[in-house]
Amino acid sequence: MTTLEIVGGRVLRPDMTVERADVLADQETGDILAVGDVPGGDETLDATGGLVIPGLVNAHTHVAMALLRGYADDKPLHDWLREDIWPIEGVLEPDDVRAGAELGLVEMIRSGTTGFCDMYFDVGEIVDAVDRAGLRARVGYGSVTVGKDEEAAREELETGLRVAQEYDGAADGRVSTAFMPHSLTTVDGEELDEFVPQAREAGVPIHTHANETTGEVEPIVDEHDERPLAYAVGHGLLEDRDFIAHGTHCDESEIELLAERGAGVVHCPASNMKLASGIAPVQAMCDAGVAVGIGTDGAASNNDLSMFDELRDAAMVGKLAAGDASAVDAPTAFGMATAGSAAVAGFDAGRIAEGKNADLAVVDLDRAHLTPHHDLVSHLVYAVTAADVRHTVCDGRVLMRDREVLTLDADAVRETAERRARAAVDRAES
Ligand SMILES: CSC[C@H]1O[C@@H](n2cnc3c(O)ncnc32)[C@H](O)[C@@H]1O
Ligand SMILES: [Zn+2]
Repeated sequence: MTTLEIVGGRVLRPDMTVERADVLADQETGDILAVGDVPGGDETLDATGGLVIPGLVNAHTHVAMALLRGYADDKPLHDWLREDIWPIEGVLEPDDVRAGAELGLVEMIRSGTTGFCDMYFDVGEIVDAVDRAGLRARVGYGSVTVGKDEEAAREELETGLRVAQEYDGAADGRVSTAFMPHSLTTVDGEELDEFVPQAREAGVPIHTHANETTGEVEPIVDEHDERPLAYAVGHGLLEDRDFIAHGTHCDESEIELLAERGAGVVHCPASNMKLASGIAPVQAMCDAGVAVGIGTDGAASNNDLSMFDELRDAAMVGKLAAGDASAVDAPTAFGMATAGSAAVAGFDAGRIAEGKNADLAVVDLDRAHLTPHHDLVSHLVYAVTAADVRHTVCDGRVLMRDREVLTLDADAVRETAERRARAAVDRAES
């Protein structure tokens, strides 16, 4: 057994208290062995002046869209996808997806994110990049059938199933999968009826965008005379390991349904604000017992992948939505971005405790903007930024030490991404 010890810092415990402690991780199993006074490890990470926190989990993103950051802004979802994003995605090559994924992964590691859920295409490129970068991920192929003939539509869904089976357990078990029909309006009900049972048979959960905009809710209500999440249940969705992205426009009956069925929701506050999609009723979901995580969505609608920005946005907009400054308080917001997101993603992470995955980050507290130390959970939500992350660890392996990413060549990744992004734009616009 080889071990990693993280010494000299303070540790955020699952009950949101902070104590002076060291952490010992088993690098073979990738688990936390002990928290407290620990024996010396084979490898040491110095956390002096820092706070050891569970790694953040980005429960809904499209990591390769880092390549499209800043390509198209200031439009609502429907126009943004159809006028800008889908046309350029149509000319992306597998190497572009690889370059975008690596760029996004560098940004995640540098902002203390250790796990994420991803929906995209060319998933093999993303899995390879995750394998090399060292993070944990649940991935899937986003099947879109709207506007496609029967054969192409079938191929989309078959690819979704094949990808979910092929990559489950990849990267030494750090990669898991889901079947991912893109949304309730871009895949139709009869298609779900045929393919959802096959996903159940394959034993993978199902992840889809749902209730993101009123423009997605209205056609379902008009055509089927029921709310979208009742419609989803009617087509076999929303079992207990399933999770939806956004859930912006969920009414009370849908919040109840999610809680009853144990399906998760990934709140994406920045994307919802930027695309003016709406404000999700997150406090009401938490009060009803819905499993809620947080995600950035893609970097083209955010425009970054920092979960620190996201959880601050979640707290701020949660208060505004509830008309109550005590809504989505700091422990709730931080819990959603760690244990909440991990539960939604199906990761045994998000808490620093013996037996949990050793997925951690160390935040440097000796900074002017983090002084004084009245309440460190408050700082994590309202004051810490990505640049305050000193070390990042996933599965007991150090991915970033003293802000140097060890698993990917960050400069080369940035250069490749810049070059491939320009070439993709040239192809899309020629
Ligand atoms: C076909 S793979 C996934 C697909 O989703 C697109 N996408 C990015 N952001 C959003 C969003 O907020 N709602 C719906 N779809 C989104 C992405 O561009 C890919 O085409
Ligand atoms: Zn999305």
